[in-house]
Amino acid sequence: MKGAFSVTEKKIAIAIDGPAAAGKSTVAKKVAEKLHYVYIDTGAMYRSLTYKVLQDNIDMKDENAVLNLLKKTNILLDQHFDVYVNNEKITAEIRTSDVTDHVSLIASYPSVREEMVTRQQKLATDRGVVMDGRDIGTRVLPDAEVKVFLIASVEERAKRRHEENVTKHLPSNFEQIKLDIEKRDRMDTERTASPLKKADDAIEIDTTSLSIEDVVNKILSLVQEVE
Ligand SMILES: Nc1ncnc2c1ncn2[C@@H]1O[C@H](COP(=O)(O)OP(=O)(O)OP(=O)(O)O)[C@@H](O)[C@H]1O
Ligand SMILES: Nc1ccn([C@@H]2O[C@H](COP(=O)(O)O)[C@@H](O)[C@H]2O)c(=O)n1
Repeated sequence: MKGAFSVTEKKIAIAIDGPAAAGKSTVAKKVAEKLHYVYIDTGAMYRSLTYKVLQDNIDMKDENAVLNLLKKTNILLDQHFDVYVNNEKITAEIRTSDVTDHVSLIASYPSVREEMVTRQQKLATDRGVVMDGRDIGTRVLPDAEVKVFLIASVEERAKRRHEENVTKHLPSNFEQIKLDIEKRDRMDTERTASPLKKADDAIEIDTTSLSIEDVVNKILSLVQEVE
């Protein structure tokens, strides 16, 4: 039957990493939906902490102050893809340019990453998860049964994000988006603690000329190979 996909008893972990706007969350959500798995957006966790740092006027250059704030901050991702910090719904707030501009600095702190990784690993203990981020295959779930590294040219990624903003009636400038993506990728790749990197055993998928459905189907076929 077209579009059908067998959901077997064996629950696995699927790690999806890659640079900014490569399509990770879009395909991760669809793969999770097809498999009846839980989707965990680890970027939303770093964004939530960044939002709190900005809201509480914490000195973001002070790693200890940021870590202390994280320890007092409960971050919840629900099944509707809503995000809460200490019971405050911040789903939209974590996508603002202010948060996006500062998140890679916050995510560069080794002690912050250690605490986030512990939380993320707890969320994945029952398997049946699709987790996306930058270090899922290399650090958070190194034993994930399926590891994917999504890439696309920076022009294509900026174009997709620009079109998304236009559709949502948000202010948007293609050149600025491209510069922001390049800057974030550089910071995420060059940091010392768990930098953005393809795991040795991850399958790289270049999505530049692929549709969302193509990418989802490629990942589902990798899952079927495990079963
Ligand atoms: N293969 C694809 N073809 C066309 N558009 C795509 C494809 N994959 C994703 N998109 C679109 O590109 C945009 C960025 O995708 P998405 O937000 O999933 O990226 P991301 O990797 O999760 O980004 P970030 O790391 O910044 O959170 C979205 O508008 C999405 O619909
Ligand atoms: N596993 C991860 C996930 C995210 N980050 C940092 O958060 C930023 C925002 O992530 P998005 O996926 O929401 O764009 C990202 O640029 C990284 O700085 C991370 O370090 N590790």
